[in-house]
Order: sequence, then structure tokens, then C-alpha cells
Amino acid sequence: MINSKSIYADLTALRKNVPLVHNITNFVVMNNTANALLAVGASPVMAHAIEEVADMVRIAASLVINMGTLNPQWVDGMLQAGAAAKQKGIPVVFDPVGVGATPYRNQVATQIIATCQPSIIRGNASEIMALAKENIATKGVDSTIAADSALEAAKRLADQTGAVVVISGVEDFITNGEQVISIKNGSTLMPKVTGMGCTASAITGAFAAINENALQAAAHAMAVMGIAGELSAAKVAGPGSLQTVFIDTLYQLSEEEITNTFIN
Ligand SMILES: Nc1ncnc2c1ncn2[C@@H]1O[C@H](COP(=O)(O)OP(=O)(O)O)[C@@H](O)[C@H]1O
Ligand SMILES: Cc1ncsc1CCOP(=O)(O)O
Ligand SMILES: [Mg+2]
Repeated sequence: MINSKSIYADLTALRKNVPLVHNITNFVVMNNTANALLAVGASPVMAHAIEEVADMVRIAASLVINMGTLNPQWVDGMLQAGAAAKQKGIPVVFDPVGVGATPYRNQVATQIIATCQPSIIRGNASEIMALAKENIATKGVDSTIAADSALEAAKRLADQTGAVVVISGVEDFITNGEQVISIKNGSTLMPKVTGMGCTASAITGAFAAINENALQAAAHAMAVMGIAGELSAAKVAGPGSLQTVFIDTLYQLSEEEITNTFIN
């Protein structure tokens, strides 16, 4: 369904079109995700004020909503931005950071899915299980379970919401409820850098801006994440340098590297 040629074709389209990706994201990752979006070829803007989100959506090619550090004002902004994105017809990517950890996060995630109707939801296995209302003990923003154990829950969530659902982890799974694509690239060092999941969601927003097929766009984004993470991890001593080398690797990512590294 996807291959190294289709990944590179979308990456080339992204670099050529430089789509504006509007992010309403958390305090922890704003800088990393903006830099990752620039490096992959997109143009990021971070804007959360209720007074401007709808106007920003009007000039954006996609919207990424990430609920990592919530407060009620931001939630209002997310809901307004999501409604404006639906009206304009641009894709919405939702990252339900930490859902399952607190009742407030659960309530906000439900509200965002209902109002913003995301075309892609990306989370780790614990988050996807929590969204699918599975009984799961979560541990803040990190997953406590393997991605494959959330696959059935992800398919159900895709059926319920109409969104493509991505579970990240050792292996990533991307499903529309029927088809499933898996990506085996990545590195055990990636979850040691905060914001790698948020970066995956932001980059998914960039690919969704240039490919109308949400399943393909999400799979291409996760493949690029995994390939760049794997190539970067081979060059570094630990998570500190992974963060910066990852940005350089994304920026330089070539067709040859994709062809030689991609595994699914
Ligand atoms: N153990 C692992 N081995 C390989 N890649 C991983 C591993 N854990 C996470 N990744 C990769 O790191 C990125 C972030 O995923 P993850 O850590 O699941 O997200 P989150 O930070 O939201 O919990 C994804 O691209 C995923 O494929
Ligand atoms: C640590 C933390 N706390 C609230 S948001 C956040 C960042 C989570 O990022 P990711 O899910 O990509 O690791
Ligand atoms: Mg996360």
C-alpha cells in the first residue's frame, strides 16, 4: 500500500509546496515540533489565542491539535479552530496526549473528537486504548503497553470516529478500521526524547496537507519519522544529541536513505 517510492514522492511534494501547518500544541514541544516541521519541508505556525485561531485556520493547509498541556481557554481555542477547519475542509490531526490519565483529559478528548472530527488521530498504545474506552492503567504521557495490543481498539476507534488511527511504538500501526499498515522503522532511543510522539503528529499534519488520502499520508509520515529516527540513533551517544541530529537527518533525508532503510 505504501513503499519507498510513494514515501519519497510525498516528501518531495511537501518540500515543493511548503504547506502552512497550524499547530495548537503543548508548552513542552512547541520548539521541537516547529523545527521538525521546518526540517521536513513544511511551514509551522503555533497559535492558540481564541481571538485568532479561526483566522489562522483560514490561511492554513492543515491543523494539528495536541492536548499535552491543557487549560480551559486553550480548549476553547482548539474547538473553534477545529470547527473552522471542518468548515474550510482542511485535515485535522489530533494527538490525545495523556488521555486516560485524568478525567479532565478524557472529557476534553471526547469533546475534541466530536467537534473537530479529526481525519487522523495519533497516539501511543495506552492513549488509543483509553480513547477506545478500554480499561487501561495509564502512566502520564508514556505508554505502558505495546502497540500491537491496541490494534483491535484502534480499528474500533477508526470505525466509531471515521478517522485514520495511528498507534506508535516499537512498530507503528496505521488503520482506517479495515486496512492496516505497519512500519517497523525507529529506535529504542526515540521514546527517551520528550516530544517525539508530538513530532510524529505534527509531521502527520504536514503530510496530510499534501496528500488527501489520510491513510497514506499518516503512513508516509510515520515512515519518515521512523527512518529519520533510526538513521539518527545510529549516529548519537544518547537522547540529548538525538534531538538535534534528528532535525538534521529529516532535513537531509534522501531517496536513497529511504529506499535502503524503510521496512514494513
Ligand atoms: N521502542 C521503540 N522502537 C522504535 N521506535 C520507537 C519506539 N518507541 C517509540 N518509537 C517511535 O518514536 C516515535 C514516538 O512514538 P511514541 O514514543 O509511541 O509516542 P509518544 O511520545 O506519544 O508516547 C514514533 O515515531 C515511534 O515509531
Ligand atoms: C511530558 C509532557 N507533559 C505534558 S505534554 C508532554 C510532552 C509529551 O510529548 P510526547 O507524547 O511526544 O512524548
Ligand atoms: Mg504522546
